[in-house]
Amino acid sequence: MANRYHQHFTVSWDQLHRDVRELCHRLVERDFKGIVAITRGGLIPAALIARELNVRLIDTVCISSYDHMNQGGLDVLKGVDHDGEGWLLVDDLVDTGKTARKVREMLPKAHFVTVYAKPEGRPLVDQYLTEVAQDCWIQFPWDMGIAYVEPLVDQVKR
Ligand SMILES: O=P(O)(O)OC[C@H]1O[C@H](OP(=O)(O)OP(=O)(O)O)[C@H](O)[C@@H]1O
Ligand code: HPA
Ligand SMILES: [Mg+2]
Repeated sequence: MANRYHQHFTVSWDQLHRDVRELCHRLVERDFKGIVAITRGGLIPAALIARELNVRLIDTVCISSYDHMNQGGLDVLKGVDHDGEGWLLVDDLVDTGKTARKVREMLPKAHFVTVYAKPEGRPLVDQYLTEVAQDCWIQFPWDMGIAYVEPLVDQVKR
């Protein structure tokens, strides 16, 4: 439900890029056969991680669940034909853990990372960079645009 979110954490492209690079520092010593990105949110971190770790083999698990802030049923549109052994599994965030739980069932041996993690979903991933409160909606740069902002004096005194 949308109303379980009481705060916003806005992530810019720059911030996301810095965060993904920081996560890569913690992954660079490991060797991966390839990356499995969980669509769609995992695609951008996966591309950035692939660049840093020089990984060229990239696959997807395609999931449909949230309609903006409302979580519906979880549909797996595409899976993979292995158990994830030696693969890096990437999503942008874990929230309730519903998506992560489903994908973990499909790829139990993958090394699962997200950039952001909320407390409910955190135990389902092997590594994440930043913890965010459960009632906080993470606003990603691909869901935003640059907009005009009225001068403060006009907002306050009008
Ligand atoms: O832990 P959960 O409560 O399952 O939420 C986390 C999932 O929700 C978001 O995906 P979403 O379903 O919004 O689709 P998208 O990646 O296509 O934007 C996010 O990218 C995670 O995959
Ligand atoms: O906090 C969030 N931000 C963006 N997408 C999401 N999907 C589940 N939780 C979130
Ligand atoms: Mg997603």
